[in-house]
Amino acid sequence: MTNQTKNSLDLPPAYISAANDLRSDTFTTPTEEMVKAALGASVGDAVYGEDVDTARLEQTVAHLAGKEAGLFCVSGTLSNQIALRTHLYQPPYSILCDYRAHVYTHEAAGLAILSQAMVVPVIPSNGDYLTLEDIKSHYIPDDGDIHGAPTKVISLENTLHGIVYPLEELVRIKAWCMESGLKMHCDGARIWNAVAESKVPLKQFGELFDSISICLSKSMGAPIGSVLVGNAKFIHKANHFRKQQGGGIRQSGMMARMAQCNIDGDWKSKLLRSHALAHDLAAFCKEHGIPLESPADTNFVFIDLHKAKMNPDVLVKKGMKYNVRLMGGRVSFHYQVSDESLANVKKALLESFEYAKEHPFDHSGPTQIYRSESTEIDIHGNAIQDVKGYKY
Ligand SMILES: Cc1ncc(COP(=O)(O)O)c(C=O)c1O
Ligand SMILES: C[C@@H](O)[C@H](N)C(=O)O
Repeated sequence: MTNQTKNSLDLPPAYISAANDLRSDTFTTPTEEMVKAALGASVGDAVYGEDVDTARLEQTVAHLAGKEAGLFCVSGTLSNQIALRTHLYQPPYSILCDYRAHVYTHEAAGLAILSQAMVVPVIPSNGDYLTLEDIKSHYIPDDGDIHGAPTKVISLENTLHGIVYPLEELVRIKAWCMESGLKMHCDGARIWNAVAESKVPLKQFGELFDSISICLSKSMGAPIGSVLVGNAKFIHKANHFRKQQGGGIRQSGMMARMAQCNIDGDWKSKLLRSHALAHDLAAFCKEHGIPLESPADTNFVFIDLHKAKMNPDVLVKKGMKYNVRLMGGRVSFHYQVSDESLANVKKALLESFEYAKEHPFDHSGPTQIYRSESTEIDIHGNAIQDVKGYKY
């Protein structure tokens, strides 16, 4: 027996609970109910379409969205990327989206690399969501001009920054896209939140889009995944691209069962509670003059750090002081956040806001949508960057 020394592994600290984690609703953790459900899951190979629970999940979500078929993907990023690739045929072409869209800002240039697509990011004239007028004034017509990359897909997000897309605006955009021969994709990472808050059935949103990426791993609390929905021909081709991009999943029944748990349960109440917490914080901010960047329709409160001249790293550090985890100006609520954490984040916010009055922060650097330097923490949970000279 060789005297093998035990390799010292460099592991992150054990993650115990998301009750005080306001960084994102992606931090929701699997429940005992979900794990028990997984124990009874089917064990077929989903690449061959032989897994019962995966098929059940895909058909359940597709039916809820009023679509012919669904495809279980390991992530929202994958389902967005293969959806947009499937809508595209002969380059040069482009995709138009909001300048804050995840498919543009947080999917590692996937559209440029995997789809060879140009992205046209548009700033909404109303500051909240793209209108038909915003789209019409920025889309690239397929008129034979050899200088352009014609727009083929309008990719919208619902919710985006927690904002529920007004149904009537989507109807206007859909009508114009149909006349203009453009496809519509919805990044529905938080479409469940939009449905719960607006009381618009998922099927009604579904009718307005050719494809929707419906995340299970955000506010719905599943450990991984999304279901891409669309017509059968579209999903068949998307499956081709999913396999190409390494997204073929073998025995995915356990994960599917865990996601199915929440869909079969009272998810609306869970989401509406998280929205109530966000609305409470937004009211608190209004009461104390803390500016918001977007209306807090659902589970996110976006603090306007620029207008408040607040340092995001100070906010993160104040969060640590009051035992809430933050990663910048976005305060994210989900069904596992405790009432105590709402009280604590109010303290962190107010102290950061007061600190900024004496120490205004220059936001001249790159805009980090909702992350700050000090959220780049090492695996031991220590912030790699400390706020210069700031001690609370
Ligand atoms: C709006 C939006 N779309 C897509 C995604 C990608 O989802 P995933 O992290 O599962 O790739 C996210 C991230 O959670 C998101 O916030
Ligand atoms: C960081 C981003 O990719 C993730 N979707 C979130 O909202 O937290």
